[in-house]
Amino acid sequence: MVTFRNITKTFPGGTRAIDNVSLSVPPGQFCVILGSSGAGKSTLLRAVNGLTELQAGVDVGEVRVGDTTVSPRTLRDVRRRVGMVHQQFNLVARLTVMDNVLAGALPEVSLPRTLLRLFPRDLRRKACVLLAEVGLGEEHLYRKASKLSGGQQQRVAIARALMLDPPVLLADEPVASLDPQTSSSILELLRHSTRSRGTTVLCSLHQVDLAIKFADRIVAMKNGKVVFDGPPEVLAALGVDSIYGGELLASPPPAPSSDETGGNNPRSSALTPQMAIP
Ligand SMILES: Nc1ncnc2c1ncn2[C@@H]1O[C@H](COP(=O)(O)OP(=O)(O)OP(=O)(O)O)[C@@H](O)[C@H]1O
Repeated sequence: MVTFRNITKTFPGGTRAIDNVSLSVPPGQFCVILGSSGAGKSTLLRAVNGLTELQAGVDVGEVRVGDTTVSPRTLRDVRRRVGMVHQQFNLVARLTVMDNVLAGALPEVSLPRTLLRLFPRDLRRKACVLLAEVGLGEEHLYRKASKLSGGQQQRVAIARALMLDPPVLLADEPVASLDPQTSSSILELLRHSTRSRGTTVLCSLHQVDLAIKFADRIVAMKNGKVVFDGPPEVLAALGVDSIYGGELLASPPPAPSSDETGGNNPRSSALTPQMAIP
């Protein structure tokens, strides 16, 4: 479903963020891109929906979504088929939960209808179904996004990303600002999407324990290169040290409170120091 062929991405200034990466991610796979800060995870994910541009004459390689090569010419079509959820949720704070989810269908709705918020009934119904699926009932529909906890906001962001039934979902550090329990429930939701809808999910994480628990496949990156590609049980058996050496063992600051009941936590405490990639 998603193919990276010999991708090398160099940013202005000379940072080589991706160094000759080739991967093929089949339909319905929950593929975790694992790595420390600066490993190249986001750059790789963002190449799928064109947020990372491969510049002719500088960068090398090809990304394909299905049969389509990602390029400025195909970007509109590609973005309809590739949903995305972000670390900071990226909701519109002043809008309701319902309107945020409906915003996921904007490419299908005319401008006048969008301006007047006249979304067709079938889209409204779909938004409700998706919200129920991510665990947000009717009592949440007309709450402002700014009033939700971080975990609830990420649930809304997932529902929004699924509005157009994209075959591919990118999740860029979706649990980095959530507490451990909420992180697990969000990753469970993403995995559920691969099982119930056949969505191909590419999810960047730096928590080894969560990657091992939820992924079908782990692609570990270091300095822009793939240093491991295989099933979680193989990584668990090898031990993450065998891949990253001793350089990865600092834990981020602890999260101050449980996220499903409180506000946004600045950082996850999901990691045991032995399992953390900083
Ligand atoms: N727009 C940019 N301009 C220049 N350098 C960039 C840009 N975006 C990323 N980089 C560099 O590319 C490298 C890979 O960054 P990237 O964000 O892909 O890493 P990451 O693994 O996602 O890290 P993190 O977990 O911190 O988000 C880093 O060295 C980063 O500083």
